[in-house]
Amino acid sequence: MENMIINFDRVSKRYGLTSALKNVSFQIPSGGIIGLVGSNGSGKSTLLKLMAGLLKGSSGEIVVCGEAVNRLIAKKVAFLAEVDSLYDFYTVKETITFSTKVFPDFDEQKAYQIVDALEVELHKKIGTLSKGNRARVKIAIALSRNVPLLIMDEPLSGLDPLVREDIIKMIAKYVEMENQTLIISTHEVTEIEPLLDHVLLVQSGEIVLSERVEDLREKRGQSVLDAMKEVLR
Ligand SMILES: Nc1ncnc2c1ncn2[C@@H]1O[C@H](COP(=O)(O)OP(=O)(O)OP(=O)(O)O)[C@@H](O)[C@H]1O
Repeated sequence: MENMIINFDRVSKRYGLTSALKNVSFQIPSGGIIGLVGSNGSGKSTLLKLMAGLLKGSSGEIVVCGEAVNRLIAKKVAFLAEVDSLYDFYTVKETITFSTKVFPDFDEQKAYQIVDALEVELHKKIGTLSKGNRARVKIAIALSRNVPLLIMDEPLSGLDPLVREDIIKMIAKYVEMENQTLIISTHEVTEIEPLLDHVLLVQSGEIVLSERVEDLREKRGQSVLDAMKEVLR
């Protein structure tokens, strides 16, 4: 169990009659970037919310950062949801100041650096930003949390290629690979692949592939997309 940042042991999640996760067991080692992929409705968001303590499993055990997950895990886990929780009436600068108050682990200097690198103007109100710049602020806030586990639920969804490229660059530059683990769900498999150390593929509520990307390439001669096609065929 040592050095495993995420450990799911026979975890199931039902929503009423819908069985979203079915007796799922897997472990993820600390450090690096993990891609969570799978078709619409396969269970990715459910899996991420369970590891962030935002949902309770119907059965099974989840241990994250060495602790059984409950709502208090939020101290060790930064969760970037598909829908953002930024306040329209704050400027970008006020959003950074606010984040330093909400998150004791927030690295204010890093937030300014990322926002500056992304050329988002500090005095602009969040409500007046384009969708792309709003996504840039959202990623800057998430990457500035000094926590062992970062979770991002579809951060590239619905964004144009330039914004997606910016987000991918910031992830590559600012995730601290030595002491942080990032798990990221996405449908943009080919775009994200160069960043990935490990891939988890979910299908109909089950993990059908959990592999190091290097092993896929070297042992099987496959890209992540090739492996997905083979498994889902
Ligand atoms: N709050 C909810 N109430 C009822 N059913 C839900 C709820 N949330 C998710 N589900 C169902 O659980 C299953 C898994 O959904 P989930 O959102 O985890 O999938 P996903 O892989 O993230 O999908 P997508 O790629 O479309 O975002 C789906 O069948 C979905 O309809």
